[in-house]
Amino acid sequence: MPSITLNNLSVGYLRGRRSPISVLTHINATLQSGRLTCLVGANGIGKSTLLRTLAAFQPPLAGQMFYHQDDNHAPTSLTSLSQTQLARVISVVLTTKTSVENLTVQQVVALGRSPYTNIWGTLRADDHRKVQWAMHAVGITALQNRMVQTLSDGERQKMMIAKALAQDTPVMLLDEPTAFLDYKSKVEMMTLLSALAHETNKMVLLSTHDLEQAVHTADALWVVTKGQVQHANPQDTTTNHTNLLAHLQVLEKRYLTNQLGQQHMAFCTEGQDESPEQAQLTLASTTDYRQRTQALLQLLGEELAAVNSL
Ligand SMILES: Nc1ncnc2c1ncn2[C@@H]1O[C@H](COP(=O)(O)OP(=O)(O)OP(=O)(O)O)[C@@H](O)[C@H]1O
Repeated sequence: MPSITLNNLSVGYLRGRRSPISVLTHINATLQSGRLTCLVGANGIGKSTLLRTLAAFQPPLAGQMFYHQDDNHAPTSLTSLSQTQLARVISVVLTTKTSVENLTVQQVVALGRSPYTNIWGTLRADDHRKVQWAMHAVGITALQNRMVQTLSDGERQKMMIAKALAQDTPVMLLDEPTAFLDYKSKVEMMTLLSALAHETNKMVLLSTHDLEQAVHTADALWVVTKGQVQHANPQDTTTNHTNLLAHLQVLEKRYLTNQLGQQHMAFCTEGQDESPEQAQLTLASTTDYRQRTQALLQLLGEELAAVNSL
């Protein structure tokens, strides 16, 4: 079963001769194929930094990241792969706006095939099929001849996801892939990514602030809190994780759905980490949506920390 294992991984930013800025430390987790894993946590806590490190856009500060292709291959350190090898293993969708202009949507999506084409980027029949399939899957076939610079933020985001789909890698990393999408498109995108993980046995790891969507759709949750990553594996019946997803859903329904109606469909979190006591107090005393979400995330992190330490 393909997987990526993180061993005591620390991520952050190197600063020349000055000591590095450490963002998350001692991360031990396994990303498994056939699963949609959602990375949740407050603003600025380190989700993008972790994704960027996994994508080899920046080096880890410490620890290892191993890619296990299958039982016939020894685990490979992600940092030892060449750019070309990496492009055949991991596709990435980041939040930064692409600077590409004067290309059509179809041409940008076709760039996803570049790890497999010759130096002139000549597409073969199979490449064309994959590009068309990717555009169809995210619902942008009608936009294929539009110039990139004429797209809305949401359309551009769908195009970048289609490019990653066209790349057809065993691992997909997506930083807030639903950020600019309307509610219907958010649900469709999460459903698509979940189906892709299940049906094509991919490892899909995405960050999101949409906690409700994550809890409903994810097979596994990584909750980032206080410089660490807590992970939940609801499928794992050998541990106390069995009821975790159900538990999170109860928490989430109780604190979000029932009391706040539909407004939580697209929320964001912000602010500092609270203590569990403060978080309980916040939930009990305020109807401010963002404060409540932040408190809920804090409590989820605490719950997971408790379960994972058992
Ligand atoms: N290039 C950089 N150099 C130094 N620190 C950085 C750099 N980029 C980000 N940071 C800091 O690293 C921390 C984690 O940032 P990161 O973008 O990973 O958080 P995030 O969880 O993705 O946040 P958000 O949900 O707001 O996107 C923040 O404190 C941020 O200010």
